[in-house]
Amino acid sequence: MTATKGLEGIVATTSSISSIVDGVLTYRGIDIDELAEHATFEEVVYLLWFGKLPTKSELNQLQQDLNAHSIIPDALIEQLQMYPKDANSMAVLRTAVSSLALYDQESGDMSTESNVRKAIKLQAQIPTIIAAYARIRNGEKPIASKGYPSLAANFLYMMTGEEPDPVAIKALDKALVLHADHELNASTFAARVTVATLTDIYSGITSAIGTLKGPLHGGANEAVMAMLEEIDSIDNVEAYINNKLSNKEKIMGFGHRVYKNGDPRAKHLQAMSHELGVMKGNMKWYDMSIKIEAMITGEKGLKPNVDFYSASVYTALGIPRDLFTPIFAFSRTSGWTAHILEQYENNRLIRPRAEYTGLSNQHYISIEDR
Ligand SMILES: CC(=O)SCCNC(=O)CCNC(=O)[C@H](O)C(C)(C)COP(=O)(O)OP(=O)(O)OC[C@H]1O[C@@H](n2cnc3c(N)ncnc32)[C@H](O)[C@@H]1OP(=O)(O)O
Ligand SMILES: O=C([O-])CC(=O)C(=O)O
Repeated sequence: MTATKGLEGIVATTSSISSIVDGVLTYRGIDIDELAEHATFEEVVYLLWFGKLPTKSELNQLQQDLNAHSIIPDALIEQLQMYPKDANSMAVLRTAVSSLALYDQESGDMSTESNVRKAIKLQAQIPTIIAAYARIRNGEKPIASKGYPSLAANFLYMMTGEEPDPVAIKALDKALVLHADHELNASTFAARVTVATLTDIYSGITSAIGTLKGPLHGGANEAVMAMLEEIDSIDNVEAYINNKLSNKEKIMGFGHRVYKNGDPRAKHLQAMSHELGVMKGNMKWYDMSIKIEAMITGEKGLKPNVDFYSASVYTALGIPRDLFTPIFAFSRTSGWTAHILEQYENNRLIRPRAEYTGLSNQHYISIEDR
């Protein structure tokens, strides 16, 4: 038995949800470029769950269901109020989502109908949790959703309490489309491993959130913004990046396990970062990002991944840095739940082997003799 470090190149499951072939990402066979251009996030959620684009009435029904389930239990709001105001927001989300199971009477029901209902609830409630905590930690009261047909619009409203700007809604919606699913990424794999024991969907999403949090995965978008803030000026980019590279440190937002010639989502986020920068009259983060990209691509041959330009996009939308990864989770809940439903449909316990590299022929030594 020989281990493959990081399971690189190992095909661990079949799936008909999303694919990456020759650098092209598709959801249910539709190129991400087409979806980014034309689809709303709710259409993508339906597509990922049910394998086809919704008709008008199917979309309408999904939007109604999402709105009907967006409220979170009062007991959970009370919990959020008790969390430390400076808690890590992904830790908050992980804990809150785990708690949702306590208040869902059907959390242990393993029928497909119940699991689809729970997927809808999770997709509806996760943005509410993020927005509620964002307000509570600032000493503000959480605000209920306004029942817009778009999760992006409702989220912006619940976060700010203000009528969301159509440009901001469109930009966030597109970011949600771009982050929705990505084949067997680490958090989706974690979700599938978890539910393959036939545990409940809440356990699967809790595992996934904990996995997305890390800086080598979804946590990279916050790390990118932290880096941009630390560099602070385009004049400092060259020295900062050269220093990182000479210390053999990784530059967050670059590189990818699967894409070696560039992440197809990054160009959309770059264009959005540019557009929003022009609109807001602040090109600082975009210009710095472009310079960093030129250096990293020139010197290391590494291309930006989905996390790199999403940092400046979310900043231009006025979203606090520590909500970037929770927003990634808000979007990826659609993909995680689709994969969980697929796993349940054709389940087998996921239990690989390890190549043992430890000592052998050892013996127990009594504590006095150690
Ligand atoms: C949504 C997402 O999860 S997208 C990914 C988000 N993560 C990041 O942006 C973090 C930065 N990037 C990385 O750490 C990596 O590129 C990963 C984790 C995304 C993929 O990594 P892997 O396929 O495991 O590649 P690995 O980490 O082994 O790197 C291979 C080589 O490229 C280098 N490399 C990879 N990414 C970077 C980077 N961002 N900056 C500098 N060097 C890098 C490594 O140092 C290594 O060099 P070496 O062979 O000289 O030791
Ligand atoms: O696929 C991966 O390894 C990481 C990624 O880009 C994603 O989850 O969107």
